[in-house]
Amino acid sequence: MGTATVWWRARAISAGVGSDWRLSEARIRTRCISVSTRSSCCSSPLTLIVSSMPYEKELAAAKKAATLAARLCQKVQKALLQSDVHSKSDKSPVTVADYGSQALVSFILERELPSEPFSIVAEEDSGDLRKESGQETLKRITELVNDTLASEGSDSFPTLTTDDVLAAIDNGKSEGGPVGQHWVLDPIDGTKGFVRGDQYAIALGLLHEGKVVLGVLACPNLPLASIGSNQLHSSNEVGCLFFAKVGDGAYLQALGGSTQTKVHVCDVDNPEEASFFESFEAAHSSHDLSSSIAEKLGVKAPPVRIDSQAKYGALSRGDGAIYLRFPHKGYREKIWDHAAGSIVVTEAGGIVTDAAGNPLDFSKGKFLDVVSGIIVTNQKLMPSLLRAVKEALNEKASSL
Ligand SMILES: Nc1ncnc2c1ncn2[C@@H]1O[C@H](COP(=O)(O)OS(=O)(=O)O)[C@@H](OP(=O)(O)O)[C@H]1O
Ligand SMILES: [Mg+2]
Ligand SMILES: [Mg+2]
Ligand SMILES: [Mg+2]
Repeated sequence: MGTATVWWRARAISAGVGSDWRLSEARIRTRCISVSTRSSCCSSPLTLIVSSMPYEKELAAAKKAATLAARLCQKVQKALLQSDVHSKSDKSPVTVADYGSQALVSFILERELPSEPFSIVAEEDSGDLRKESGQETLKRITELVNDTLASEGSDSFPTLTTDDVLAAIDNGKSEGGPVGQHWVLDPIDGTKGFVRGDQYAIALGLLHEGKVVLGVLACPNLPLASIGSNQLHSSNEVGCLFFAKVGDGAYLQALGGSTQTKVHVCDVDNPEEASFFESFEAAHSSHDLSSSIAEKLGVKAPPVRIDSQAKYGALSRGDGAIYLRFPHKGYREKIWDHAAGSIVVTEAGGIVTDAAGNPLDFSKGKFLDVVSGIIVTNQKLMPSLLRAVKEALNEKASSL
C-alpha cells in the first residue's frame, strides 16, 4: 500500500467511511497518523498513534514554492505598472503577481508532492481572469509564471497554458477545516505594501487536523540584518526566508541562499525596552488602540509599522518584542494572514493569541474567529501585555 493510500485510508477512517486497511512499515516510521474512531465491526474506539511526523518533504516543497513565487513577485515589483493593479469586489488591490504567485505555489506543491492528498486554502480565485476583460491580464500572468519556471535552472518544467494557470489558481478553493491536510496560502500578503514598493510576504502554512504544523514566509524586501525603530542597520542586503516545523524551531535563510540560522524571539522582560510592530495601514489595525496599550505598558520606542506577515518574521528573530493587531469593527481575520507567521513565531519561542489570551483556532475554515484582535510577544511579556490590552479595550468600550 502506497503512502497516499495509507493517508487516504486514515482520513477515510477518521471520517468514519472505511475500516479495511493496513499500514506499510516504512510509512509508519516516517509519519504520525493519529486516528480515533469506531470501526464498523466493533464498538470499541480504535486509536492509533504512530511515531514522529517530520514533514521534511513538505517543508522542502514549500520552501521551493515560496522562493519561486518570491522571484516572480520581485520581477513584477521592479516593473510595476499601474495596469497590473486591479481592484477586487471588496475594493482591496490585487496584482498579476498575487495571481502568478498563487498559480506557481499551487503548481509546485502538486508537482513536488504528487502522492500526498491535500487541498489548498488560498486568498485569490480566477473569477475575474475568466471574464472577457481579464484575458490580457491572464496572458500576462501565464507569461510571468512560465518565465519564472524557466529561470529555475535545476528543473525542467512544462510550459503552462492559460487554462493550466486558471486551474492552478483555482486549486486554492478549499475551505480548510479540522480534518486532513490543507495548505494555507497568501500568495502576496500585504498587497498594498507590495504596490507601494514596501514590505510583503509570500506566506505558506500547512494545517494537519486543524493545527498549523509547518510555515514558510518569504519576505523579498525584508533586510537580512535586524530592523527596528524604522531604521535599517549595517547590511542593506534584503530577502528573507523564514520557516518552521512543529517542534523543530524556527529558522531564517537568505532568500535563494542555503545557510540557515535558528531564530529566537527577543527575551526582553522590561516593557520599557520593548518595541512593537503594527500594520502600516491604519485601515487594517487601530493605531490609536496600539498606542494606548504601549503607553500603559511603558513602551518607549515608537511603533515599527510594516506591511504583511513580515512582522511575524521580524519578531521571530527578535527585531521587536510585540506585534499588536486590532482590525476595525466588522473585519473577520482570514487564516492565510496568520497561519505561516504564527508557527514561525511560536517555534521561535513566542506566543500568539487573540486579545483575550485565547490561542488562534485554525480549524474552523477560512476565518479565524478572534476576540477583538491578535497579540504576539514573548513568554515573559505576555501577562503584562494581556493586562494592558484588557484595560485599553475596557476604556475604549466605556468611551463609546
Ligand atoms: N479592513 C481590514 N482590516 C484588517 N485587515 C485587513 C483589512 N483589509 C485587509 N486586511 C488584511 O490585512 C492584510 C495585510 O496585512 P497587514 O494589515 O499586516 O499589512 S498592512 O500594513 O496593513 O499592509 C491584507 O492581506 P492581503 O490582502 O494579502 O494584502 C488583508 O488580508
Ligand atoms: Mg488581498
Ligand atoms: Mg494577507
Ligand atoms: Mg494576499
